Amino acid sequence: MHISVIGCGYLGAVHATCMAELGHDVVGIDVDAGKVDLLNSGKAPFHEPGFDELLERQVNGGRLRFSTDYADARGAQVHFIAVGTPQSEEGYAADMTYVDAAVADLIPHLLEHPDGPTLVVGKSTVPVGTAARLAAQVGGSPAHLVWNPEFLREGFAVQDTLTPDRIIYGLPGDPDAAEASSAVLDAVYASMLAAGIPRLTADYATAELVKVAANSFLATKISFINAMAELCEATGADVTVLAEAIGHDDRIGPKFLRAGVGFGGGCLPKDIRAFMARAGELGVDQALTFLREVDTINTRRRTAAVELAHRLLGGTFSGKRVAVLGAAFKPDSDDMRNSPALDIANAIAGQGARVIITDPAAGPKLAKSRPDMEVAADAFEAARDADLVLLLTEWRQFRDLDPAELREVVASPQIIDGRNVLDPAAWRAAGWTYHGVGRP
Ligand SMILES: NC(=O)c1ccc[n+]([C@@H]2O[C@H](COP(=O)([O-])OP(=O)(O)OC[C@H]3O[C@@H](n4cnc5c(N)ncnc54)[C@H](O)[C@@H]3O)[C@@H](O)[C@H]2O)c1
Ligand SMILES: O=c1ccn([C@@H]2O[C@H](COP(=O)(O)OP(=O)(O)O[C@H]3O[C@H](CO)[C@@H](O)[C@H](O)[C@H]3O)[C@@H](O)[C@H]2O)c(=O)[nH]1
Repeated sequence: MHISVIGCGYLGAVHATCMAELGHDVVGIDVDAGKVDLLNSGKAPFHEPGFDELLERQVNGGRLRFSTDYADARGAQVHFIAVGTPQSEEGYAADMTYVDAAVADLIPHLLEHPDGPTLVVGKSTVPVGTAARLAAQVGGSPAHLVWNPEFLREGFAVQDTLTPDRIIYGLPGDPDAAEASSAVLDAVYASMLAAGIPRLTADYATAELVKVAANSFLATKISFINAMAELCEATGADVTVLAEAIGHDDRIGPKFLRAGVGFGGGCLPKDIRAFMARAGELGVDQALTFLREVDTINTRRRTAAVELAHRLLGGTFSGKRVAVLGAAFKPDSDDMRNSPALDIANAIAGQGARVIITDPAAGPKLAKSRPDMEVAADAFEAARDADLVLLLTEWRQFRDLDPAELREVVASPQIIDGRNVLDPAAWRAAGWTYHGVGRP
């Protein structure tokens, strides 16, 4: 099948490449000419495990190409919308200008297709009600609109795209249009469906809500365990044991209960905020006031880390050298959007410390985008003569650090383990003052 993917960022580039992997003929459209050139040369514009090989193979194999020209999407039967929906400058609501521009620019290129209806398929995360609004806009063209939200995690993007936990279609209200649209998407995902991936159908609003509900639940789980970490800190209890113990209950489950400096990235923080903003517009803001608390607990983990660092440095940052291990919002990604690590590093530097930061994947990007920051090649270079080390993104390179070796290079052996990934006993035995999150 001939497919277009509009917007080739973390989501769109991986989706386009995986669609080619499924055997489709794919064109990716993006307004960023530099990104398009890179992708056309088979090079990933971001760090994502397993993506480079797939991209190179599909571009060289001729089933995948990228363009800045919407006219190249003409003739495709399915057009996926994967442009960004960041938090708006003014408040919590999602900035819909990219989605609106993409749909408006795509409409003139939507053509009748001999094999069934042409589809515009939304994958971006949007405020509930967007699909109905866009369907009215697309209505004058030969295409139907479907909402098919994406649940991939960065760091596992390829695997999550090809073997998702579920697929959901938000379908048009007209039964004939719904049935025909559903059949076309089934053909797109045929091999995945044949492998038994659950596929649900719903109306537009439900499909849109499934996405933000899932992210809200995940964010709530993280803030819940971080709230428990605060209780553990006040009582001398250990949140890692608490999480393991409650996680044995099937109804709770062990995942997403890692206490630390909290959630960041281009999704959870802005999605819960956009959800609250949308609930306000719908007159049901009270339903989501708990998300405000989820957000507050999350932000508090960042300020708590800065305050702890301040205390450990004797109440002043000035003249101190601080090593920060991690800049990306999570390991196996170079994404620094709303990164707790970067946020904490900025706050400490802003209060007068000399901060040296390192990140295996985000480091080079950071050095380019933030010439004001000192970026080191690795943990040892960052930690040289440091008065304090903070581990804020749990890369394997940092988890595997030898405490005795690292101790050799620092000025003062004290570490904040903002992700609870180090063995406190081993670090203490090597002479370090160790501080985790919610651990005695
Ligand atoms: N990153 C993820 O893990 C992930 C997972 C699921 C859902 N999402 C959602 O997917 C959407 C995209 O997220 P992302 O992380 O890929 O963002 P991103 O910023 O990495 O990518 C967006 C891309 O869209 C391009 N773009 C902007 N306007 C355009 C236009 N008018 N026409 C064509 N291209 C345009 C940008 O140049 C950019 O390359 C968001 O709604 C996000 O919430 C992201
Ligand atoms: O127990 C945990 C788990 C995660 N995190 C943090 O939470 C953030 C988000 O992690 P994760 O959800 O793994 O990363 P994303 O790639 O942002 O993926 C989320 O956001 C995507 C975009 O909407 C969705 O598609 C995914 O399903 C959803 O997991 C990161 O900062 C993690 O460090 C914790 O602090 N504790």
